[in-house]
Formats: sequence, structure tokens, C-alpha cells
Amino acid sequence: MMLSFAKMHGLGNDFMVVDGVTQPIFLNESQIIKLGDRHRGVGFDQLLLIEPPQQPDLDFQYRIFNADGSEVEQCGNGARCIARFVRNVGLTWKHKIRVGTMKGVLNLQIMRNGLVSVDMGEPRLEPGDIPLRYAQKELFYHVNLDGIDYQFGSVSMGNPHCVLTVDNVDETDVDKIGRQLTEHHLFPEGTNVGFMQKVSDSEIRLRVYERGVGETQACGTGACASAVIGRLQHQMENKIRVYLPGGHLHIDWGGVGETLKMMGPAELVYQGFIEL
Ligand SMILES: N[C@@H](CCC[C@H](N)C(=O)O)C(=O)O
Repeated sequence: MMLSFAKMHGLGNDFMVVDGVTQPIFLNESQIIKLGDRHRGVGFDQLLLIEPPQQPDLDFQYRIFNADGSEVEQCGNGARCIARFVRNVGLTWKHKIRVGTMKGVLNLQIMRNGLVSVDMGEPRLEPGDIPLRYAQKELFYHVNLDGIDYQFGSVSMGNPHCVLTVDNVDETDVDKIGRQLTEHHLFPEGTNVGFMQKVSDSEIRLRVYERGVGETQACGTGACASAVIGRLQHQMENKIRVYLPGGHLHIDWGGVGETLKMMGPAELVYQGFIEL
């Protein structure tokens, strides 16, 4: 079978985007891993699959698979690419699009300046919602790795995030600490691990070790998580600019009980076909 797809990226976090509305398709884990191979396949951090909506008030269903084949709940950079993709291929002409994901509904809006704004919903801070094995909600959680104590904040943006504040992201061993935390028993479903450096009350530098992938050039939900933790732990402002290796995102969060908005670019690289 020939599968039509688009290669897209959001700040270098790259995706294979598949229209599962006009070409109904089931991809198993080993097919996804093969497609994700950067030498023998298309290569991507995540594969995004668009399917018909499961509720009448939605435009589409949006499914996300990490490069290791695991299906996950949320992807912020991917959500912006989905908004562009469904318009590019003519699945909709709307500028405001509602998509269902494994964990709730996302409202996407293509702005006049070409950027895409996503209402990511309410950040979830209860350990049971993340999920995080801790008896109660804390501002700072603690973990010991190889005899060193680390403190972190944790939040679910639909998917689990653990955020550590560091002095300098360039001097942090993202790979080693990220790998240890993503597989740590404190996180029964694994976690994405963000390393944030506070630059000012409204700016963060961030590197993210993603669950199921490794370090990526950018992580949208990671940027949202760092802004939430930055506001709660470091009293940062509502509007925060997050600088990632691949570029920056604008995050706007009023505080607990409010939904969070993320705005940034989404780019088409090419469209193609691949034999399954
Ligand atoms: N790149 C993403 C997050 C993708 C999912 C993540 N790796 C997970 O396992 O939760 C983003 O832009 O949010």
C-alpha cells in the first residue's frame, strides 16, 4: 500500500503527518518504528495521525505516536502542525479547529501572522493526574540519582512532565539525567524531562529530553510545563517566552484553574508517498 504523508516541523521537532480521514489506515508499532528510522525510513520525533472526529462538536481526532512506536496523549508542536496540515490538504477551510486527543480537546487557531495558537487546556498538578508516585501535591518534589539530590516540579499537560531548574542549560547533562528520570519508578507511565534556566521573569531557556524519543530540538508541551513550573516556583509572569534549541514559543497562563495558551510556528517541509 502507498501511504501519502507530509513531513512537517514545529521549531525542529519533526513529524510525519498522515491523513487517516481520506486514507483510513492502521499502523502497528513495528511499522511506526520503521517509518521513524532516520536512515531507512522517513524519520521523525512523532508520527501524527488525523482521523474522523469521535464527537459531533469536534472537527478531527488527533493521535500521536513517539518514534519508539508508543502512543501518547499530547503533543504541542504537533497540534500546531495539525492545524496547518488539515487546511493545506483541504480537509477543512476553518481557521479555528477543534480536535480530540487521548486526553481531552484542543482548540487550534491559525492566526493572521501565520503562527498557530493552541489552547492547551488546564495544566494538571495533582500527582494522580500526572501520574507521579507521590502521596500529595508539592511545589518541589525530590529524587536521588547516583547519590545526588535533585528537586523538580511536575505537571501534566495531557502528558507527563518533570521540570528541573538549572543554572545553565548548555552545561547540563540532558541525556544522562533525562534518561534516568524518564524511566524512574516515580513516573509509572514515564515522563518528559525539561531542564529550564530562568533568564528573566518572562523568559526561559529550555532543553527537553522527551519520553520515547530522547532530546528534541523543541517540545511544545515541555515549554508549557516549564512556564507553569516557572510561574509556580519562581513567581514568573503570565506571558513567558520559552527559548528552545529550535526556536521560541509564546506561553500565556493566568495561573491555577486557568487554561494555558501556546503560540508558535508550524512548517511544511515536503509531501510524499511511501510504500508500506
Ligand atoms: N514533542 C511533543 C511531545 C510529544 C510526546 C512526548 N514525547 C510524550 O511521550 O509525552 C510536544 O511538542 O509537546
